[in-house]
Amino acid sequence: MRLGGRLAGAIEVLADIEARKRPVADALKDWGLAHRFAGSGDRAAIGNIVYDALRMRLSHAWLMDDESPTALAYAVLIRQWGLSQDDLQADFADDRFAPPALTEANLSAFNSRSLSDAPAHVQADIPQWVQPSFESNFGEDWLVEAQALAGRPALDLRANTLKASRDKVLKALERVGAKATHLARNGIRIAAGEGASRQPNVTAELSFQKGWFEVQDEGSQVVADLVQPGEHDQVLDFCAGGGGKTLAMAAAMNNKGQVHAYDADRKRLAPIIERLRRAGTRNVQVHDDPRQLDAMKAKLDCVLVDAPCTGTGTWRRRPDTKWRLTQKNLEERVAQQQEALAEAAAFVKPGGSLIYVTCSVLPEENDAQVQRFCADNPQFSIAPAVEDWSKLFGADAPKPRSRDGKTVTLTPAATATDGFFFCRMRRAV
Ligand SMILES: C[S@@+](CC[C@H](N)C(=O)[O-])C[C@H]1O[C@@H](n2cnc3c(N)ncnc32)[C@H](O)[C@@H]1O
Repeated sequence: MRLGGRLAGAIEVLADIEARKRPVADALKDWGLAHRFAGSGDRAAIGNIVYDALRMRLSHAWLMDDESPTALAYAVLIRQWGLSQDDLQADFADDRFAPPALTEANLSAFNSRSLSDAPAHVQADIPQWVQPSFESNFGEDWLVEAQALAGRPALDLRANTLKASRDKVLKALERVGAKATHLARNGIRIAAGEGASRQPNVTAELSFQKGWFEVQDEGSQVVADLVQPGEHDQVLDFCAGGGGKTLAMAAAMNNKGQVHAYDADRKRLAPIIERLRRAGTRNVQVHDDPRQLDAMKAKLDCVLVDAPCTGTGTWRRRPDTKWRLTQKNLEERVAQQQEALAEAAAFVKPGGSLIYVTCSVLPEENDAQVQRFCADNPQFSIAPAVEDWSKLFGADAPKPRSRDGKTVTLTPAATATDGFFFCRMRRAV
């Protein structure tokens, strides 16, 4: 397919997402099934246009004075991919599959407007109601932080040291441009790429089937590193989900000690079994019934609450969720977080750690939660996780953000990772 056909395909997918309020991945898959002539390069290019359009939906629409899928998709090619309006016009002139040209009104708005005149949340590409939370969390840097969440993310992997060293995985993935990450000790990064470029399907690699690595954002690896479980610790991953952090901690513990993986939702927990098998993990027990945890009350060295959250830190990967998020969703998540923290705290032994993590950058879900929890439960106090940073990642490593000098916030702008919050609370002896 030529660029015109790909652009037309992306416009169809964007229209489908808007009309049926459906996840991007589902809409892209359906488009691929209905257009079997499209090759993998075409589907990747269409996916890139769709994701890029959603990442910068507000600013594209403001500059074009039009929020239609056509205006958004053209804006991607011109603003994000750096193609000139003249080149596009010339290329599409003899391409019968190309979409209709931009209207005169679109062109006149685009060529006369400057984004610096737009409302701040439009420049930031975030919903307006979220702006005060960004301002409160990041102060004068809030705009830069929000804009970085509209960029394209890299593909990050974690070498599974139970089966292969990072160097061994790097060698196996050399031909797809894999490089060591700056922070996470076993992290590997494949750069995001530009324009229509496609990322490799690493899960089809033999080295993946053999369990040498997992797909995991560097931020998620970094928070698992910050947990620093001891080799003989008894750890509970209370919100284990599909097991991303469980697997990372189990490998860091060198298959020793014990990680108990629990999740209130059996369906979310189910994939962990196959992942543990592939990774060669022998120090994990999976629990799908809370009664199985009863005997562990006040006995564990470390309890991790990787809490359900709004996922604002992952907006680069799931930009459609940015526009679906509501105040009510945020309130629901805050209530679920309080519930999970209260339940999980019961398992921490005196002197042990309760660790709270989210993949959100909203202060309501982060600092406010742990402060409220410690105020209500004075046997717990916030320990300075920031002090561990240089020790773990080196003095030259990019620094995280921290509101109080104790908790840690990762962001695309500060640490070139997804957004994550990490707090260690120590239970008094
Ligand atoms: C952010 S996800 C976990 C991701 C996972 N730790 C990983 O690294 O792949 C949050 C999980 O918390 C679970 N959850 C929510 N409330 C819970 C509760 N009260 N008790 C236990 N799990 C809960 C959800 O089912 C969801 O799977």
